[in-house]
Amino acid sequence: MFPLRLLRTARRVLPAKSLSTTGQLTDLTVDNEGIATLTLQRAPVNSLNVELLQELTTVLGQVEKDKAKGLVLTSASPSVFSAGLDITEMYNPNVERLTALWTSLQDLWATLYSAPYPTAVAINGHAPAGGCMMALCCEYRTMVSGRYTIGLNETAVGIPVPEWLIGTMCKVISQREAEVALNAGLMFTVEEALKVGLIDETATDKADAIEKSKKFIKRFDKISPIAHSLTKQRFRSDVLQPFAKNREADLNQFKYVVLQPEVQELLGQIIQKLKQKKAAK
Ligand SMILES: CCCCCCCCCCCC/C=C/CC(=O)SCCNC(=O)CCNC(=O)[C@H](O)C(C)(C)COP(=O)(O)OP(=O)(O)OC[C@H]1O[C@@H](n2cnc3c(N)ncnc32)[C@H](O)[C@@H]1OP(=O)(O)O
Repeated sequence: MFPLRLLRTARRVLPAKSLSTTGQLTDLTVDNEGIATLTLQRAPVNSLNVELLQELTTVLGQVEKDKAKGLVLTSASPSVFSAGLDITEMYNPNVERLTALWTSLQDLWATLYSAPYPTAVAINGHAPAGGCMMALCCEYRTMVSGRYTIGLNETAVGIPVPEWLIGTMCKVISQREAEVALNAGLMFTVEEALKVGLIDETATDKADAIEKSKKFIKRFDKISPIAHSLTKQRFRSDVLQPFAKNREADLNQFKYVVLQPEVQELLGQIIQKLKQKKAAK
């Protein structure tokens, strides 16, 4: 059984910045209403390596411990929310590091998806794969309008989508839309994402996205933290509980898939394409 994570006492309203911490790869600030903003800042594209994944999970633990009113997740990049898992961590990998990568991703997903406080994301740029995964974990998604894309393109990089991530997606958009998109690794434009319900609203810029995210968090001002956190976890328990039982098998499948020669070849081609794209800029 997935352990329930309840906020047992009222959330505190802390003075501005009292919880603020700046890690190497993230920045956490808290406003004077007690809402935490966690900013990804691993340049250039917030790709998720072991260190960023672990730092994110640690900071989320801090947000919970300090009883912030809620969390807004965003990025310091002007055009990318997160490029997903760091592809260089999966290409010709050291197996110990690959294990750490996947277990750290599992920890982050489980911590964010079951967070006992309200969560919202201000998606201020592209959000492929692991970037979309983090957004899907939040309770409310606002995305800045522009020529950005969001979606789970794992199959396009040779990785089958695990059940817990399919389940996370199917809680947000219809199973039909999810199946069509995930089987083919399709990415959505901002307008398409809004139409299928992958995002809840659009924003003119990052400041607007953060403001809309905070407005969502404030909806819970008069809701008991225990009522909120228990109801949220009941909605999500059918995804969280099987995940908790199958973590080891999920890890072994991931390593097996990533180490297949054809997946390695595909990852090598993607790294090459990204390099060529940069050179052509
Ligand atoms: C049976 C069950 C099996 C279990 C296993 C299942 C596993 C499922 C996984 C589910 C969990 C979630 C995890 C998913 C896996 C992934 O996340 S894979 C990563 C997929 N990501 C992508 O495909 C994105 C690739 N990047 C881009 O498309 C673009 O970079 C961008 C649109 C994000 C941004 O474009 P732009 O702003 O033009 O920047 P670029 O010039 O392209 O890049 C700048 C710079 O960053 C490097 N980079 C980009 N993306 C990544 C990345 N993901 N990892 C590492 N590095 C990246 C790029 O190479 C450039 O580097 P240099 O400046 O040239 O050094």
